[in-house]
This record gives sequence, C-alpha cells and structure tokens, in this order.
Amino acid sequence: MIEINDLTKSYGNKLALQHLTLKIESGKIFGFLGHNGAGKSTTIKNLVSIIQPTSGSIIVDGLDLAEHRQEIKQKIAYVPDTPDIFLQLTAMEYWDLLAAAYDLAESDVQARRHKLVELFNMSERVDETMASFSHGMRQKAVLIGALLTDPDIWILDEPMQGLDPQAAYDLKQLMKAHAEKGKTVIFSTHNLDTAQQLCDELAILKTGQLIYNGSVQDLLAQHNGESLEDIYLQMAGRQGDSHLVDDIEGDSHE
Ligand SMILES: Nc1ncnc2c1ncn2[C@@H]1O[C@H](COP(=O)(O)OP(=O)(O)OP(=O)(O)O)[C@@H](O)[C@H]1O
Repeated sequence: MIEINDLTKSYGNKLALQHLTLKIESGKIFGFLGHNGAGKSTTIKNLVSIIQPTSGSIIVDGLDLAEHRQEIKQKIAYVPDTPDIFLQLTAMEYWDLLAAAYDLAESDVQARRHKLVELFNMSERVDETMASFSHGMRQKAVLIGALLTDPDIWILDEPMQGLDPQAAYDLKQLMKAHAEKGKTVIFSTHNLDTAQQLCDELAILKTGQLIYNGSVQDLLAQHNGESLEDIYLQMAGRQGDSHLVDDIEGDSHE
C-alpha cells in the first residue's frame, strides 16, 4: 500500500501539484491521467524519490519515504518519461550498470534479462549503443533495465510511448500478471483505451489538482453509456464549446 498525504510540489514559483491525497493498493493497476503539465510526472518523480515534496508525505508499506529512501527505492522499478539516457552505452552495458547499482551479480539477473530481451525482440541488438536505437528500442531497453531485478513496485511514466503494438501488448500482459501476483503497478498514460483496458483505479489530475480518484467501473457507471474519452474530456478538457478547430481549419473538416 502506498499512501500519498497532502503532497504539494512547487518548482520555484510554479505550483505543479497541490495537496494530493490518495491511496494506491497492492494487487491493482493504478493509472494517472491528465493533460500535458497536469502533474503526473511530478507525482511519479516524488514517488520514486527523484525530487522531494515541498510539503506532504509518502508512506510505502508503512514506512515514510523521506526517512527510508534507500530501503524503499530497492523495491521500485522506475521507467522515466524519456528513454534518452546513457546514450553512449550499449544496451548490455546499461543493464550491467543497473545491476551493479542494485548490487546484483550477473548470475542474479542473467535468466530474467534473457527472457525480457527475447520478449521485446532485442536479442540481435544488445551490443549496440542506445544512441543507435530508435525511440521505441530505447524504450524497450529502459523497460528491460527497470524490470531486471523483479522489484515489487512498478512505477512507469508513459511506458507504452513509442512501443510497437506487439511490445505494448506484451508490456500490458506483464503489468496485469505483476498485479495479479499482489504486487503494485502504477503508470501514467495519455491513451484512454489503454487506461480503460488496464486500470483498476484511476487518478485524474488537472493543473496539479486531483479531480477524480476511484475505479474505472465506477466512473463509467456514473456516466451512463459514455466512453472514457468523453468522460475524461468533460472532466479535464477545455471548458466551454470552443470553435478553435473551425477557426483553424474552416468549416470544411468532417
Ligand atoms: N523541473 C521543473 N522546473 C519547473 N517547472 C517544472 C519542472 N518540471 C515540471 N514543471 C512544471 O510542473 C507542471 C507539471 O509538470 P509534469 O511534468 O508533472 O506534467 P505531466 O502531467 O507529466 O505532463 P506531460 O503529460 O506533458 O508529461 C508543468 O507546469 C511543468 O511545466
């Protein structure tokens, strides 16, 4: 169980997250939705302790993150919102670096790495540099690195970004299987179909504030027959009936 209590984060004068309070249970897939700049990555970076909150606290399995940072970080797999990291390393060197950071021997990670590399169709490319990879291949390399140590808590910031349909499908299956084992899966996405397919629980953020927290089923039930896209746009979208598209494209579009 992860408890976020009254979490606020400012970057200088910019208030990115305001008084966020919610609980994330183990055994469920928890999704963060919100427009660009809504505060999803800020929340996630606080959860993985890359940045510190301005105020508020995060409690992981009863332990305060501020006081037990190293212990909790060992339990977390984190996929950042950009895979453009360690570009000068080969994929294998990058994974070796991560294993060393977690103080793991080659024998500890070899079998799982091999399976992940096979799954994500990277076997032929492991000795090539991250710089030489396409965006989706970098994303796969970062995912493999994050999942190498099989940590309990997965925190994935837009993990399907750039993945081909097969890899996206496989990742979704891995996320479901991890949650079914009673573990924690947290991710952010802009893809509402993915959110509807995967999430047990949702948090929708709008300009740093929580505007919905609850199950996808409850949200759909509250809006009789509407799609998640329609509901999301009503809640988080542009207010009022704007004619901006017509202003830009004229009246000729369908
Ligand atoms: N390092 C930073 N310095 C200053 N402002 C920041 C910084 N990081 C984020 N912000 C601001 O905080 C707000 C929330 O940003 P955040 O990255 O959390 O949004 P997001 O929901 O992840 O957006 P996106 O969907 O575009 O990734 C935005 O207004 C953003 O400009």
